Amino acid sequence: MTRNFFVGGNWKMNGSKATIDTITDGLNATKVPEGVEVVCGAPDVYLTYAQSKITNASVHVAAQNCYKEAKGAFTGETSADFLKDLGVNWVILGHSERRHVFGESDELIGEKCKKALETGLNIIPCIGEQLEEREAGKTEEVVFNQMKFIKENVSDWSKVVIAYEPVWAIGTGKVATPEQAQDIHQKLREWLKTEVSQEVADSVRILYGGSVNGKNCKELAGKPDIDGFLVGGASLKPEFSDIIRARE
Ligand SMILES: O=C(COP(=O)(O)O)NO
Repeated sequence: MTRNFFVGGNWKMNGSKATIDTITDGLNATKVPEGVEVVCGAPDVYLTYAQSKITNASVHVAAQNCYKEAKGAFTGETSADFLKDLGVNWVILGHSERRHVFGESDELIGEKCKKALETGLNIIPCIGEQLEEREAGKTEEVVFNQMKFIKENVSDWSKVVIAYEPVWAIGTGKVATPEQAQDIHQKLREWLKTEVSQEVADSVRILYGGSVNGKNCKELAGKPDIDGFLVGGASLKPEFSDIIRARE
């Protein structure tokens, strides 16, 4: 089954109005192939600015996180309702930096998924093992456990795009080989078939993230269970346009 190719950018805590001008000029000049979806995860403070600069109808902005409550005494947090109010319809959740830098638990990430979906957002929940977990042969155990907490909180799989991002490949330049990535993507799809349904397994996009760039994207995109990417560093560079066109 072919699924629409999906390319997410994750700008992380990077950017300025000037750099967003440059990035969005490049995105606006990119001919996005028919059916390909593109979202760019901007810092909260720049979401409206980024939105205002994007004129390419195939490109949308995403938030990089949101909280599990709609409103209240949660200083510094961003509500899914705020994002909806701004017309931001995508949010990345459970990124490995939220997990391993800011200590977000599987339970909290599940609750965030639930709240974001209830609010009408589309979500990009992230999973992925750490190097020592892979070296200990625990990759499947780790990612299936992370998926369990996501699955328990998903009310509508049509609004979910999963991102598998091996932590050891994020920001390291050590990209997973296409075979390594395809292996886990295939096992995740099998897991979805068993734990959810054949229909969901067939339709949910599973993105690969971790040192994707303009050079390695085509071979990765050629794998049957890799439906796109969640790109960090390279999403800030002109080569992001090459990644958007990786399936061409
Ligand atoms: O964190 C990542 C990947 O980052 P890099 O592409 O810089 O490895 N995506 O969310």
